[in-house]
Amino acid sequence: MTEQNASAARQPLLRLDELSVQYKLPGRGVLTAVNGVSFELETQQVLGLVGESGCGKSTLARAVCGLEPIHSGSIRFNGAPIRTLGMRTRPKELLRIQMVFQNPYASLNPRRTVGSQIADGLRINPQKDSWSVAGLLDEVELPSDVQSRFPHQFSGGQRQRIAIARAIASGPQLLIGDEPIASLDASLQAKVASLMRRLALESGASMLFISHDLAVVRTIADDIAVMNKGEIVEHGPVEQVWRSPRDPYTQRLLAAIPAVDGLGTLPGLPDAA
Ligand SMILES: Nc1ncnc2c1ncn2[C@@H]1O[C@H](COP(=O)(O)OP(=O)(O)OP(=O)(O)O)[C@@H](O)[C@H]1O
Repeated sequence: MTEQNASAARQPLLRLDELSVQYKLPGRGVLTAVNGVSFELETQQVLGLVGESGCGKSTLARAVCGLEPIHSGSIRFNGAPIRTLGMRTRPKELLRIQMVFQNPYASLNPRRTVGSQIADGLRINPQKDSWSVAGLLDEVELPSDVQSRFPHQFSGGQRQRIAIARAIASGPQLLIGDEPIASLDASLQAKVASLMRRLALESGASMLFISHDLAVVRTIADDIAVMNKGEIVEHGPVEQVWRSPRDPYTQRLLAAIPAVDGLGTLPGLPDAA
């Protein structure tokens, strides 16, 4: 391997450097929704991005997909800078990033059959020969005869499974879940989250999993980044952040979880119950 190739091989899949994203608020100046965020995501890694509503998680995800203009800093995907372009003009490399949203209707077309939407994804998948619509439905635990049905004929949990199958069908290198479990029954949340992790990793992708639910993120992420008011205040391996949170905001998030490991207390914190 040449030195150049070796350095390319070391490149993270995704790299954010001092990323800032702003919104102009008519008559009220500018809101910095993402403020100087830096992190890297390696191939086959799952990063959980947690933080309360309004802290900038979705803005960050949209910027990674090229859907929000970058105010300053940079985003590199496979070493190449991501430029902001509309959904209709997404360059080929951005098709390797797929998103699963909180509301599956945001990614599924209500007027087209489930089978045809998953087949669309397969058409742009470089490994399409080894995949099939029926196989993907099987992976998300739905029978293949659902192919001819429409999204409204399914429950919320089933629709989210279809959205996941559709996202995975295109063979993404990066799967982003933007609160993908927030609208599901509590009993389904952990199941769908771990399904996303399994399918992302089995298909060779990395995952950025956005949620306000630290407890679920703990079960599926390798690393956690905690976001508060547009900034990453803490970032590290899951168990380190969970057991020894350094930042007071992370400590507050953890303390708000009713019981940790069934003990009701958090290491390094007073009684959290
Ligand atoms: N298009 C927009 N124009 C103006 N402000 C916006 C826009 N989108 C988001 N914001 C603001 O930017 C901030 C960050 O919003 P964002 O949706 O990224 O947060 P979030 O952490 O994903 O929250 P939630 O979990 O509720 O979606 C919020 O103050 C929000 O009101």
